[in-house]
Formats: sequence, C-alpha cells, structure tokens
Amino acid sequence: MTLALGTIADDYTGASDLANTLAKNGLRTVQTVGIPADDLPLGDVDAVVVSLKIRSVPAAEAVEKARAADRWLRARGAGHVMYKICSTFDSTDEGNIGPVLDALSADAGAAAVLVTPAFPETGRTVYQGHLFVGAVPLNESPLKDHPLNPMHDANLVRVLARQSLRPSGLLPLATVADGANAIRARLAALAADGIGGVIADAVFERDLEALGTAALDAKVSVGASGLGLGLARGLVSAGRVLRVDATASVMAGVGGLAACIAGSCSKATLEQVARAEATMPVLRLSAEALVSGPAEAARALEWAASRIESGPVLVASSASPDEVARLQALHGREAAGHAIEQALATIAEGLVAGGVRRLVVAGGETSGAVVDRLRIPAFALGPEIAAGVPVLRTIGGGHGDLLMALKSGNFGGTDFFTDALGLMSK
Ligand SMILES: Nc1ncnc2c1ncn2[C@@H]1O[C@H](COP(=O)(O)OP(=O)(O)OP(=O)(O)O)[C@@H](O)[C@H]1O
Ligand SMILES: O=C(O)[C@@H](O)C(=O)CO
Repeated sequence: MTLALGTIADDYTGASDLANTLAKNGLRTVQTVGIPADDLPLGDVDAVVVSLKIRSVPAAEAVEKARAADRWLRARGAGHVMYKICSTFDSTDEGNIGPVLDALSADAGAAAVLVTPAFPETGRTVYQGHLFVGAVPLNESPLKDHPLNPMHDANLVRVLARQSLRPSGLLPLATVADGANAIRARLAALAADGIGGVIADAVFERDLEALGTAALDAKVSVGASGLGLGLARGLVSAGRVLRVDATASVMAGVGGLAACIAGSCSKATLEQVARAEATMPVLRLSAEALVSGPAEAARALEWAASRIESGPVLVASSASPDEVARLQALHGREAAGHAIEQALATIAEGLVAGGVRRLVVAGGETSGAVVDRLRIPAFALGPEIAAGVPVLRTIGGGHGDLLMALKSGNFGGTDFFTDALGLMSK
C-alpha cells in the first residue's frame, strides 16, 4: 500500500466526516481506529484516516499519539499528512491543536503550516481569520456552551497563538482567491517571518480547492473536512489518484436489530432526539443516575430488550445546556462526561450482544467510547447520510460486520436518526 494522502483525526466522528469527504471526492479511503495491526486487511487504498481520541486529553498525550500515527502513515508512503480538527476549532488554551501542529511540523521539517477549519457545506467559513458557524461568529454560536470545550473567541489567529510555540499568521481571502501560486508565495513569506500556523480564510469550495492544491506541496496541514475536499480534488486533478466511487460495495445487508445512542448535547442533537420520538421509542436517561452507578445502563438495556424486536430504539443522555451545567457543577466537567460516555458504551456493548447489527451513535466523545468498547479496528466507507456523516461498515473486530454511523454533535438534519436507519437497511 502506497498512500497518496495520510490523515490523522482528533476524534472518531471527525474521522468519519473526513473519510466521507475523501471518499466522496474519489479517493479509496479507510478509517482506522488508532494505528492498525499489520495483519488487518485494509485493501488497496489511496488514503487512510487514523482516528485518535485526542481532542480533550492532556496535550502531551495528544502529541505522542499524533506523532506515532504520523510515523505510521509516512512509513506507508504518505508525503503529506493532514491533521483533522473540528470545523468549530474545538480546543482549549492548553491545546491540542497548537501542540500537535508544532510537533508534526517539527518532525516533518515543515515551515509555515496551513490551517483552516472551513467546511462551507456545513456552514463553517473563515474570514479575516474569524470562524463563522452559519451566520454568527463562533463565540455567539451554540459552541459557546460546549460541555467539554466552550469556545469564546472567534479570532482563530489569536486562539492558535495561545496554543502554539511560534506566532500565528493569516492567509487572507484576497490571497486565497488569487489561487495556489499566490498562496504558496504568501506561505513562504510568512515562514521567513518565523510564523508557525497560518489561519487560511475560506468561504467557498473553490477557496478550499486552491488551498488543497497548495498544501499538497507541503508535508503537513491542519484543517476540517473542507481542507480534505481541497486535498482530494488536488490529488485527482493532478492525476496522482484515479477518481473512483467504492462506497456502494460496502452496503450489503448485515441483518440483525437496529438502535441509536445519543450522548451529544448539541443543539442539533437535541432537536434530532426530540424529532425521533415521533418515529421510534426513545428512552431519556437520567444523567445523574448514569454518573452514580451501573443501574441506569442496566435499566436502559432492559427497556431496549422489551421493544427492539419490533423496530429500532433510541437511548439518549442528551440534555440542555442548563442541565449539563448543573451536573457538571456537582461532579466536575471531565468526571461527568467520562462517566456518561462509559455508561453509554456499556449500553452499546449490551445492545450488540443482544443482536444489534446496525448502530447509530451521536457525539464525538460518545462515539469514541462506543467504538473502543466494541474493539472495532477499522471501517470501510459507505454512502453519505448527511453532510459529514457516512454509513460505515466495520472491518475486523469480534462482532461480525456491523453497519454504523458516528454523528458529530452538530451535524445532520432534524430527521437524522430515521434518515440513517433508512439507509442501513437489513
Ligand atoms: N446529560 C448530560 N449532562 C452532562 N454531560 C453529558 C450529558 N450527556 C452527555 N454528556 C457528556 O457530554 C459530552 C458530549 O460530547 P460528545 O463529543 O459526545 O458530543 P458533542 O460534543 O456534541 O459531539 P462532537 O464532539 O462530535 O461535536 C460527553 O462527554 C458526554 O458524556
Ligand atoms: O469537523 C467537524 O465539525 C466534525 O467532523 C467534528 O470533528 C465534530 O466533532
């Protein structure tokens, strides 16, 4: 396997979002969970997305894991490695975007590194270094209430500078609009000034195509799925990859039962859970009880067992920002989040043991906990359910083939759960 593109994602839903974009734009892509074992059959692929769970861990741990993944990808021929971050730049002043960028660029001997979370298809655009979520700046969007990393500053040049060893710079839209050569020249000038990360403006897909084409000349880039789109299209238009659609072949039926689990408390997920109540049985878990002990997960499994033979069910811990804040005040942000993730993973494990073969999970950290608990080593890419969310088919692991969807908190339309289950037919 010689990779045309290597990528490392800081969480599992973000990884499937990026893998979806690469596959949609013609790259044969697999998503691995961590660094795969040498004997895992990944097939002949153009791109690998190594999913890590390093968005909210201490920076030193994030750096160590990202560097190991980078070495693995480069050993398989990847000349360019993109670090996939969230399109809402989820991070804290301690990291982990800056520290990982610093480490990967030091290892690769890279100069100024192009950084953009823009993903116009989902409403994320960057102008004058400021990130917009739909029509509002990041700090006015629902991300200001994120349970783990509330975002209070839309100026990404400033946000990145607080996390990085080197100063950050800006690649303004006017330069991006002038195309790949203008971008290369500006990056070289910024590198000469000692700039590390360069926040690139991007509003339209054509901006990302120019950025992707320029980034392919470098060894490292940092971005969300929009940059993946630019890199994939750059590889295809340079003739370095032959465009193919391999997604339909992964959709052969897997049979079994179907279920959904939601641990995301994002505005989008809250609406999706509310809407699902019209089409399937929904159990709203008590977050307080989930944190207090195993009884609530056991109750959820009993509840599901008595209904699931008649059709899909949804189990959700999702709660409003006020309720999340109340629980965090009692137990601490990290402890509460971790305990709920583990309880939801226990529920997922029980559901799969009980015959579930089609499983939809909402929330990045939640998906990470579920996928780890099920010990899934990799995924093949199926068709797109909603922007940034594909159907995935497990590769390897001890459960036979499962069809899954890992939904980033903010993604998907209001009917997401029924849309996903509709595509994952038996
Ligand atoms: N009722 C609740 N109260 C407090 N925390 C909760 C509650 N339900 C879930 N959580 C925690 O909130 C966090 C949600 O993070 P998760 O990454 O799963 O979703 P998200 O942030 O919406 O998704 P993404 O990272 O894809 O944007 C998890 O740590 C989860 O355990
Ligand atoms: O980029 C995004 O918004 C998503 O893929 C994600 O990473 C959310 O967790």
